[in-house]
Amino acid sequence: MKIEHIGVAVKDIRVSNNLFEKLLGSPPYKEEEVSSEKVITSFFESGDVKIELLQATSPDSPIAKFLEKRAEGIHHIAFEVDDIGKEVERLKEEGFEILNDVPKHGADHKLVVFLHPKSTNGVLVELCQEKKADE
Ligand SMILES: CC[C@@H](C(=O)O)C(=O)SCCNC(=O)CCNC(=O)[C@H](O)C(C)(C)COP(=O)(O)OP(=O)(O)OC[C@H]1O[C@@H](n2cnc3c(N)ncnc32)[C@H](O)[C@@H]1OP(=O)(O)O
Ligand SMILES: [Co+2]
Repeated sequence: MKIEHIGVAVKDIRVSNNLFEKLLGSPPYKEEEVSSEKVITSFFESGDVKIELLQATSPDSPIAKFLEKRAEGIHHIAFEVDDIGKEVERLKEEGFEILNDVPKHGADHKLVVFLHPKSTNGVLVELCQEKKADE
């Protein structure tokens, strides 16, 4: 599986957009609110991998909870898959804990599934599949 993006939890996406623009030398190529996850995202290109900044839009967002318990920083690693349903079945058989069996609509035209960090050495893992025309 190839890394598609690295998710970074931030308090203020405006401030962090400026910071990452200075760091990477180019601005985010898109910003998108994903209301189901209660986040605003922005995406930067870094070679083949993307950096996804995530700011909470509500106190019960997973990002708000993460920032409460921890601090700004790496929140998840997302791996690209061709067939998300098939990968979910394979990973379940391997004993990983899937947080959502039914893929959710993520940012940047993706369907996404998360694996609980307690089953992945403390790293929150996202699987993402490019949406097909009818999804
Ligand atoms: C924009 C859409 C999409 C995309 O297209 O790219 C996204 O990236 S959305 C990103 C935001 N959405 C999510 O994170 C959804 C999946 N996450 C969850 O379901 C929950 O956050 C969680 C991982 C199940 C944790 O929720 P919960 O159990 O309610 O939180 P706790 O604070 O009680 O944590 C329990 C336990 O897990 C540890 N934890 C929490 N988040 C992470 C994390 N990102 N990485 C590593 N570990 C994490 C937390 O520290 C607790 O550990 P202990 O204290 O040791 O029990
Ligand atoms: Co993500």
